[in-house]
Amino acid sequence: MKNYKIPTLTIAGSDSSGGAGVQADLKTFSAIGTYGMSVITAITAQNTKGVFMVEDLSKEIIKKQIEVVFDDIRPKSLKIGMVSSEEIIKEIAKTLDKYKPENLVIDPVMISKSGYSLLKPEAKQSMIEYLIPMAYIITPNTPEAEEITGIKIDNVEDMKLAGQKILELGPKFVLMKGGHLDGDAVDILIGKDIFKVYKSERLYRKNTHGTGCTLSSAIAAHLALGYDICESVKRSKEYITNAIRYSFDIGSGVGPVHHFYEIENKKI
Ligand SMILES: Nc1ncnc2c1ncn2[C@@H]1O[C@H](COP(=O)(O)OP(=O)(O)O)[C@@H](O)[C@H]1O
Ligand SMILES: Cc1ncc(COP(=O)(O)O)c(N)n1
Repeated sequence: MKNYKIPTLTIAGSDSSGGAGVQADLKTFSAIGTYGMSVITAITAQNTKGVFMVEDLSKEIIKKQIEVVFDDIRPKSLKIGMVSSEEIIKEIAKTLDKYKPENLVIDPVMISKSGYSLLKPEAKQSMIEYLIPMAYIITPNTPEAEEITGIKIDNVEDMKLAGQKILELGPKFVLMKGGHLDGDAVDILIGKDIFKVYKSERLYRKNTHGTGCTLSSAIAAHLALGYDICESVKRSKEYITNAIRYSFDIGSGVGPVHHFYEIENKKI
């Protein structure tokens, strides 16, 4: 059930072309029916053809954005996307630690679909040490899970193995995304007492810019609305599958997925 007064927060980078990052997150929050808020970590000059420039914001303004949001409108859930440097990661972890946020979804963004590195290689270790242990759920794709665990992932068995290893780093749940493998799009949810497989047919679409951002925001929105973890992942998987199904050509490169807004016929 939608509730436009339920606050949900994204801490992520801005994508000027609107397909990924903060823009995708806010569209997803609105479409699923929560109140979206944003803490911007970096500005990217990006379009459907690639990422052309990135400027990180200062750790001071990132910290301040988090503080003023939490002090006034405490989010029911939040997601973290692009956080590019060790300095920014540590600042976010330290600031969030004061607020002990519930329902923290971490999308460990590393490399954009267009091949641009959005996480500095030397910052990977601080993401593992400071951020991942705080997560309620983390949603790595297979290249990210390989980077985190050192396990080469070629099939669902490898996904399970790597997922278990990530679980040992401290998050409550791990959603291993299988979009980068061949065949059906299989995601696996792993927790201490949970093992669930979410499968959809593979859709052969060119326009998949922002799929990971959209899925993690959808999970955050559903958690904020009060669904449990399995139901949140199930509904979010349905959301991203439809969003990919109806993704569209805009610009000349890899276009965005489609967000669905219900038109409410309310009297005003
Ligand atoms: N071609 C596809 N058809 C259907 N679902 C897909 C496809 N590609 C990715 N997905 C789904 O989209 C979500 C994002 O997955 P993935 O592409 O693995 O992550 P990322 O966008 O972070 O690289 C997952 O739920 C995955 O199963
Ligand atoms: C600001 C920002 N955050 C995340 C992504 C990853 O999205 P994708 O993997 O679809 O390029 C991106 N391209 N830009």
